[in-house]
Amino acid sequence: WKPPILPGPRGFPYFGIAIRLVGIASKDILPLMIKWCNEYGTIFEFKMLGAKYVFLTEPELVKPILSSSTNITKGHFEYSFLKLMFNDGLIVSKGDKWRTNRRLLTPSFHNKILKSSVETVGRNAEEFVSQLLAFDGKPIDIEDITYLLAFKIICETAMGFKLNTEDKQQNEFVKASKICHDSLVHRYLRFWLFPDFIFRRSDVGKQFFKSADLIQDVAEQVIKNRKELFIAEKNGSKNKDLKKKERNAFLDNLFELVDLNPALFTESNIREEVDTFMIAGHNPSTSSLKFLHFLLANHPDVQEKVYDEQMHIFGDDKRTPTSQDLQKMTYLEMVIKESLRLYPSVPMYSRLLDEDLIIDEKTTIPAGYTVAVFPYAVHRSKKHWSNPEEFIPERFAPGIEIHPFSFIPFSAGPRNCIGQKYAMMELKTIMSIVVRQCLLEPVTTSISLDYGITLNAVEPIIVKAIPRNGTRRMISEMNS
Ligand code: HEM
Repeated sequence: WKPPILPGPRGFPYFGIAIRLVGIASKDILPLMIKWCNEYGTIFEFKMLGAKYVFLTEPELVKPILSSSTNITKGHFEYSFLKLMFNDGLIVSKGDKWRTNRRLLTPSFHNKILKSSVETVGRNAEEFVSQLLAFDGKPIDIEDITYLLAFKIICETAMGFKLNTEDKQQNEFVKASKICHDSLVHRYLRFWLFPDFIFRRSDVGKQFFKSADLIQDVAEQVIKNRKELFIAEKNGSKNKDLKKKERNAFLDNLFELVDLNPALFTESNIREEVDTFMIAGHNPSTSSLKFLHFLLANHPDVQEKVYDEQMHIFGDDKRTPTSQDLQKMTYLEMVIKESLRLYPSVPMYSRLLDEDLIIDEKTTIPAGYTVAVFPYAVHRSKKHWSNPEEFIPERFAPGIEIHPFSFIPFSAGPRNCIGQKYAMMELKTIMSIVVRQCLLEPVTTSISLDYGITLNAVEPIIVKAIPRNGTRRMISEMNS
């Protein structure tokens, strides 16, 4: 009942702005937030269903919260809903549980593991490019095929499970994962679905839980099989089939963690973390892949520069990239970063303050508030980026200094994305293979943005993929 400490949109007692959001479409959320930024400034406040939110939209303002090692509890409703998908895994857990698991899981993302995933990503990307080229230059809606690509990759690298979409149950598994994501976005926009007991009885809720059960069944089966392998290997089995299997999936590391730290990491932690990595590991990557295709198709000059760099590294060699090749892809990395700046896959993340947060000498946000970071606005700050709406990969050229909190697609500080190196490896590997083999041409030339757990385009992103066969486009051709 305390008065607000900052300017911002006001609403009804208790409900706050929730009533104003009734009937709003996900595509209208981003414009509404931008309108609020313009109206109320770079830091503003609102209430929603008894919870108090402060929104931060400039690099200097987000630094105190993202660099805090004490205010690490995730935000209010946003994350309690996510628990239905992630259980109490790394994305949502808090306090000592998060600290312990983050420390234990970090080595799983070290270079050795990343190196062993490059081959898996490359093989799946080759298949993806064959699918693109099979369209024979006709328009391709890339929504489903990019989703399937990212999903297949995470199934294989996280669980050691090669997804076969010809198999009915496995195909249902892919669909179920998409339904879970979409049902949660639906719930965010309808405050009357916030209470669990109502959501469970709603049609969307029923669909969500049916899909979640299916995912559980498949994941449990995979964990069971993989555990048998782990035990057999540990007991020195001489079975040839077992030896053939490579045990380098993320899941195998988890069995080792249980083995080495039984008091700290248990079998139930395995479930939570597998769920977490399966979901966190493909939704943002799909979003980035779609925007990368859109941007490259619409910026032929940039696409040619990426191609030139690839030719410089590979020449006529058709091999999939190795981790040494990836290190040489400086320009492609600049392009990926610029794409994530314009279209941050995770458009908002937040913390529930356990203690007061000092933003600057004038502003302290009291404990109990949820502080939301809005990378979309941070990435388009006029103070930190010139021509922020334009796609200019050169702003990320080596040697150019940027404010460390002006580019935060992977968040920053102690709770940053544990998978960011993996994600970069994945995106570089895929785009290296796409650009070497295909010339991407635009069909969709402008998009509006759909706000969800991950950022998407409202319109389908449609491109054409023409076989490259070593051809280069002339600059004059691009200008015309
Ligand atoms: C382009 C791809 C990706 C983007 C843009 C991205 C972005 C993010 C962001 C913004 C956060 C912080 C969320 C928050 O504070 O609530 C985060 C956390 C996380 N991400 Fe990613 N992510 C990507 C890919 C991945 C991949 C491939 C994995 C796993 C293989 C992954 C696993 C995680 C996990 C487990 C966390 C929670 C970390 C913690 O709280 O300690 N992410 N990611």
